[in-house]
Amino acid sequence: MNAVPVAAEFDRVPIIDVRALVEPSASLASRRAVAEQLGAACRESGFFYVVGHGIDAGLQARLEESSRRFFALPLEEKMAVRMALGGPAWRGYFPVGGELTSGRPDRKEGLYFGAELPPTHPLVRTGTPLHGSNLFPREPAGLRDEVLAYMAALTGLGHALMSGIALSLGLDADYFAARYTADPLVLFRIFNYPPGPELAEDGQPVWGVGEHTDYGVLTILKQDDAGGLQVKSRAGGQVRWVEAPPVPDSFVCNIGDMLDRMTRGLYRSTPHRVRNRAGRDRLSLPFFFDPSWTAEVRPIDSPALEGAASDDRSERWDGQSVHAFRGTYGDYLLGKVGKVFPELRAEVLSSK
Ligand SMILES: O=C(O)CCC(=O)C(=O)O
Ligand SMILES: [Fe+2]
Repeated sequence: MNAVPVAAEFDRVPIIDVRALVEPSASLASRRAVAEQLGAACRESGFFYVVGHGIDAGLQARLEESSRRFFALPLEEKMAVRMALGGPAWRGYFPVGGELTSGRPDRKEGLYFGAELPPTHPLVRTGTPLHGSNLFPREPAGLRDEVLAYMAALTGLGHALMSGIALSLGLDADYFAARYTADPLVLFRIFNYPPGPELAEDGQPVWGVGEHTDYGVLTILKQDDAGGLQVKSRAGGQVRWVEAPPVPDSFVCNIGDMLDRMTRGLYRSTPHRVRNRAGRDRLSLPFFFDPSWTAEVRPIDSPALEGAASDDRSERWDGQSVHAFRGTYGDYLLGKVGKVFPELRAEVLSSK
């Protein structure tokens, strides 16, 4: 029987300076040094902060300001770009309670974006879910360009971090780009978590986002200073929730199910959840850097990973094993997103 790798103990999410991965002039030795830290973080917690990432602070500030202005608009103005108008591309606005985790509504509202693709793009022409053009709100006027610039910048950071993760596994720096992410599936969300009661009417806790793992390879999250993100630790077989508090000028990164599958569970996609206890709105901007839609995600063939993995089903939040999954990333994602937005799933399937 294969040994199931047990996530090492962790009580805090490490902070890693990734300058050497984003600066073209950095030496291979300095890249490898960063890669080593990334590898340790991926094995221990699956979560890490990055600093020295080179993403323009002015762009981030403008995007944050525009996002706050959008969420402050009256509901009917926000509903002018509701997701139902985005069709299979799954873009636009959803109101508080409009998204479910494990069947319960999350206490958050949000805007969904993705790569801006023209109607002539082959995947758009065939009505492929999650591909198409964005539904940009008319107000604030700057949001469109800020979102597009931010997605381009974060795509670059995603490539840089994945090169470090490849090095950390003893692979060529372009391992993931060559197989999965040359044309990544990019999903970008802007969430607002309003303050609210801790318990629902049925006495159950209210989560901004309930416990879940992310689906793809890498999530790069910008959070404001409200806090509330928690990461599941299994130190000594005991479940503990470790805070990932705001750290200035950082992004919180975590690995998703597809990297868990590729590494046979050595790099775990760690469950996390959010509860806003700040007494004011919390803004967060997760950017998902994922394999392309048609990629079949397979375990990495490397001696370093022999003997890893694992039936992780009993431990996972959704009771499913990422290692048993067969198919394309698109199949995997569609199955997940359909649970999160049941109405849209019905709509997409009926339009196929
Ligand atoms: O808002 C956050 O801090 C986390 C959001 C998240 O986990 C997700 O969108 O997958
Ligand atoms: Fe997440």
